[in-house]
Amino acid sequence: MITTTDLRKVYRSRGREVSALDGVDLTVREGEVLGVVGRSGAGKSTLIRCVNLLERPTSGTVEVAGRDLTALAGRTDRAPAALRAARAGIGMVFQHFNLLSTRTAQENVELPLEILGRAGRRDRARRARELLDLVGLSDEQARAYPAQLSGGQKQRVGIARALAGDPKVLLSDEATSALDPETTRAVLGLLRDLNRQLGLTVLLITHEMDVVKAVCDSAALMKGGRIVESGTVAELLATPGSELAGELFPVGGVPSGPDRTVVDLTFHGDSASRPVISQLARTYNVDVSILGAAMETVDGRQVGRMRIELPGRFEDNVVQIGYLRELGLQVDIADVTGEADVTGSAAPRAPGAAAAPGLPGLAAAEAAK
Ligand SMILES: Nc1ncnc2c1ncn2[C@@H]1O[C@H](COP(=O)(O)OP(=O)(O)OP(=O)(O)O)[C@@H](O)[C@H]1O
Repeated sequence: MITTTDLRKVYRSRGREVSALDGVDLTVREGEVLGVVGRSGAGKSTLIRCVNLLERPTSGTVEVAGRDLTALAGRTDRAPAALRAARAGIGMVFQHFNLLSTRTAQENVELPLEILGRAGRRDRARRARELLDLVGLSDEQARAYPAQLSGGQKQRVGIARALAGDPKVLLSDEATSALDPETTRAVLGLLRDLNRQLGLTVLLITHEMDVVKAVCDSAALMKGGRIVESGTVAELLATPGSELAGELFPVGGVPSGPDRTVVDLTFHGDSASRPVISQLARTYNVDVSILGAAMETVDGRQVGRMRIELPGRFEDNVVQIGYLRELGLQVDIADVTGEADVTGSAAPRAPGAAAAPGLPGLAAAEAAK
């Protein structure tokens, strides 16, 4: 539904060049919600603005619903009529709502219909009220001005306005990052419902992993203007060393003492529904301790990661680890070196231990902005 091919954007300011997009190849399939995450400055906003040609890419192509928008862009600053018409099929939701303060909620939703020259006044008013109803706002709230509405209500107006042109695609630029956690959940629930009810394809950018977990079918990680990882949540979990999977399902936990083997298990696919821990404990008569877990139910299946501890050194657990792999689990020997427990005893490093993946400071970097 959305495909970008080798998309590049170079900004030139004061004699300097900044490569904000450095060859982005991204596909958002019809009907899916894809979340792009990345640190501040990674190029997320530039990407979303290039997808609807609010920003003109330096090179590369953007296809939305089979139309090459870059070919419609023309050479002047003013968008040609064909591009404006194509943009009507792409709704955009903004972090700071971008509502006109002198218009009521309903009039804000009517605005794109006016600009598009759609329908008469009464029909526009009727359509705006239908859309406001769809996003859960009452007639009284429809008559209110933005200043009289809460942040969540304002974002609902923003979403209703984005739906005015009956788009097939919704782009969301940090739509919930100005909202409190409870309102965030409600607005994300609304986006998910709209995606399902209307079959909308949604591309959203966020710096919050919780947003990805709550609504996204797929996720992509941006770094330095490039997509460095992407896939469905299950695909990411199935990718050894995936930074995104590690961020989505972070597991911690330190061994309870010396001579323990700490193992990170990834549950996805068929293995997710089997009682693997009790099977392991029964088969080998071992005490298995769960040190940490980050599990979610996706499509009725448990997916996620779990850190367990087995008594004995790695050499004593080779067979048990092989058994877990045979059960279809992804098994990584956790590198817990330096993750000392409260008693200060550092854990032994197991042979073959991989460095723990991570995207340290993603949230911290945002908070420091
Ligand atoms: N209009 C502009 N002129 C010059 N440089 C720009 C412009 N817009 C963005 N940049 C630069 O492009 C890079 C990517 O910026 P962008 O805003 O897309 O990142 P982002 O991942 O959305 O960050 P944030 O999460 O902070 O919004 C940054 O280095 C930024 O400074």
